[in-house]
Amino acid sequence: MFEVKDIKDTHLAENPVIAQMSRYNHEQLLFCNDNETGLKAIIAVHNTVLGPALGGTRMWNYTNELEALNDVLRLSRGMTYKNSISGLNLGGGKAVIIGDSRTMKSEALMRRFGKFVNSLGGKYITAEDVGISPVDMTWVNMETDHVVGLPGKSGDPSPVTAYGVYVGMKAAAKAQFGTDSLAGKKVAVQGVGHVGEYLVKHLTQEGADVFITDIHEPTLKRISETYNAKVVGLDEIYDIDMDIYAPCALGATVNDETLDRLKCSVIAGAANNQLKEETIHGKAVMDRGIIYAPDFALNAGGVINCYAEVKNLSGEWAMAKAEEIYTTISSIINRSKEEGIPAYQIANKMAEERIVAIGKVKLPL
Ligand SMILES: NC(=O)c1ccc[n+]([C@@H]2O[C@H](COP(=O)([O-])OP(=O)(O)OC[C@H]3O[C@@H](n4cnc5c(N)ncnc54)[C@H](O)[C@@H]3O)[C@@H](O)[C@H]2O)c1
Repeated sequence: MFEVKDIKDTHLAENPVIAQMSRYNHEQLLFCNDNETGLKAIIAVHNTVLGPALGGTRMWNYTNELEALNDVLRLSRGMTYKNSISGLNLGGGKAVIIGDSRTMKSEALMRRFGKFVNSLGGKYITAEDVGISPVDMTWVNMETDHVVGLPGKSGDPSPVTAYGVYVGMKAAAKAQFGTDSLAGKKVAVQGVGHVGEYLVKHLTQEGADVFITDIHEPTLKRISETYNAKVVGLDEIYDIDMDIYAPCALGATVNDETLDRLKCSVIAGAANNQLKEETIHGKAVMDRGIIYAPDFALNAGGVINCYAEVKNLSGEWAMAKAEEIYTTISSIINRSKEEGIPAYQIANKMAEERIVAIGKVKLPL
């Protein structure tokens, strides 16, 4: 049994929690437990320099607590970067609930979680993520106002996300082909779910030659028929003749194996964490002359939609803000070329620079 006196015997660097927090400068962690409801959760506030930390709640059957801790630390930091590069007055945070979302959720558990969110007094604003539904969020909302993405509010973020991906893809095309017109460009969309379908709509409206794949056959058939997009196999997508690869399903699809096959000269899609290993594959992509639009900057439409809800702004505002993703992606690509540094690294730098600059503005009260 761990006792307080044991702390003096433990060097700070060996402390698995605080040492991990200090690695990327996380501000605060809240460990939540409730035996009655079975709730076990961690809320991570990474950085609140720009504003309250916004990020979704994920429910996942983690094999152990360390896995949950690593995930919440990584995801909350990612939200800081996404919110910063998108020019939002939001910090980064995330929450994870440990458990099986199909069997362990209940009104009581979600409300107990809502109470923990509320205890942070607005420093953390939550939203839906993997394993959490709009109904769950209405339960959370019974205990706290610090929640967005509620039914009847800003609604499905996918159209805003898809629009941001589309305009950002155009910016990447401009840098690679000298024109941002996608007419006649061969675009391979991997995953035609919520975001993928809206993206296919924009692309076909502009006259792009669109190829699609998905594990869900009925969706694939419907989208192929509706938008006249060509269906390709799940694995075949990596080998086809294409100008632009748009991953809109899974992460880590840009890796050693696929990079030897991909014939595209632009990678721009909605999926999170597209580069399997940022440091290795971010550079490999640049070395091959492929322009990569960093995922967290490109797919920020979803969080822009949440921000509109936090600030009571309209859907039109969200779409106009998502349009700025064109300029953001152009700036990242230009700097990447000028400095000879991979685009993902430039995007990280730009996000950090904004936090430092705004942090200085905020100091004198
Ligand atoms: N929805 C948003 O606003 C939003 C915002 C930011 C990032 N994202 C990211 O964008 C991606 C797509 O989000 P979404 O909301 O459209 O999800 P979704 O679940 O609606 O769609 C994903 C689609 O990918 C398909 N798919 C799954 N595995 C596949 C595989 N191996 N090959 C091909 N297709 C496969 C699924 O059948 C589904 O149709 C996700 O990675 C998500 O994290 C979404």
